[in-house]
Amino acid sequence: MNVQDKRAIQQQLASNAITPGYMPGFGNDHETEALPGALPQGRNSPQRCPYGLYAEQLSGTAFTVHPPERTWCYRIRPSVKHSTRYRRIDVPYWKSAPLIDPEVASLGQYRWNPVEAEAGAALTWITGMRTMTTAGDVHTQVGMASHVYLVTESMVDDYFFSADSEMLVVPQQGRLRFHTELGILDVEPTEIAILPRGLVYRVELIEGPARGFVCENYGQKFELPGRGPIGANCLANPRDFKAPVAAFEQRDTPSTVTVKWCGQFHVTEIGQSPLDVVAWHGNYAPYKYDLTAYCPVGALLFDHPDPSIFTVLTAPSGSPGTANIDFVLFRERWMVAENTFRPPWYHKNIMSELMGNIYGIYDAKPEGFVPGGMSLHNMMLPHGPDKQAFEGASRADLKPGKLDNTMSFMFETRFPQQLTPFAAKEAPLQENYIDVWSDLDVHFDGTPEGKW
Ligand SMILES: O=C(O)Cc1cc(O)ccc1O
Ligand SMILES: [Fe+2]
Repeated sequence: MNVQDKRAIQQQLASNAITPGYMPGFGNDHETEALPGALPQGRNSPQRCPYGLYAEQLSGTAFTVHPPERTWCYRIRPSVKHSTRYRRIDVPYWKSAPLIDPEVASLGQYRWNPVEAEAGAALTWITGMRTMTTAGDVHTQVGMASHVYLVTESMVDDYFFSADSEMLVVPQQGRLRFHTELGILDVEPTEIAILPRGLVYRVELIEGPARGFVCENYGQKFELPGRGPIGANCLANPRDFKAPVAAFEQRDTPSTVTVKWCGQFHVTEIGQSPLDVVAWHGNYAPYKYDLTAYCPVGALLFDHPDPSIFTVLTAPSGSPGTANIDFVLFRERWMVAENTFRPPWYHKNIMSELMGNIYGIYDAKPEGFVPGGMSLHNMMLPHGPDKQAFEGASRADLKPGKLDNTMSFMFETRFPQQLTPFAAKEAPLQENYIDVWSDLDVHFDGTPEGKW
């Protein structure tokens, strides 16, 4: 080993002040090592791995799926050494499907003000998770849950993984650092993070309090949508997705790992940090993406296309074209359509639409759908612009105009979304939300022009 390599090792072992590094590309086969030469070359399982590391495969798809998604980890101890017997624990606000509470009506148009942490509450990524809706069935790996997270405290010597789900994280306030087995991801508002099923991590609060939204995907992984006639570019481009470089913790302190498994939570005590992967290669990894890199494509002459045109990521359901979840982004863009009602039209949708506001004003709801707030328009329930949006857009001078300072999103699923008791009874529900449509005027007066 040369002097430079030795120095690199010492630096890695000593470094606590971390600047995360990233590798570009969606779904790429990455390879990365935190210590030089830690990654075996030419084979996955040499008789003895460099540095005396253990080789371990993390499979994110069945072995026989094509193309398979898996990552080879080279770690100080194998994961199995990280687990003693599991003990069930209660995490009362983190719910899973199926959850149908007879006292909760999920049929309805719903809107919430931002969920806030109680003053002085100490909330971690686990205890601060507030489930709003669940859909499908976690046991059969279909459907999803939507959550708001409220984080006021870092996880210290506590780690977590979800065997149930891939987690799509959409920050709205504050900054979080995800220390994962495969490296470190820093995320803040306008960015998203995706944490694959089975990956161990802890969440550190960098700037708080932190709030955001999570889509917990029980089904097949998120992928980039086919762009069809749009061609090879625009929407979310693969190179803008970033996976972390390897980074490991060597810390022999009593720690816990909490596991979400079939909707239940279990904890196990261990004597060290489980984030001890020194090198890895593969295509099953966490990643982040900056939503401001999203290149919207839209109507250049007239009419308002379906919002599928704004899909960032889609999680297939097995029925082609009908997603388990579409993650859809409504961001800044120019509106140029002529003789067109430019905001979303009135509609009923077989898919269920859960929306959240990251910042700014959403064109269909100029008031009431505020940053940090959410709305739910469930399967086949009519909705559309409120009175102010309808009247304004019906009379607007249709010069090209920019929708500026706006970023909202939608978790759209083929499954009806059931409200949790928290969403129905504790979260700041806007009781009179449906009144936004109640005084829409009748413009019909029997004449072709109508009455305005
Ligand atoms: O309901 C919503 O605001 C989301 C939405 C936006 C749009 O442009 C078209 C359809 C749709 O459901
Ligand atoms: Fe809609």
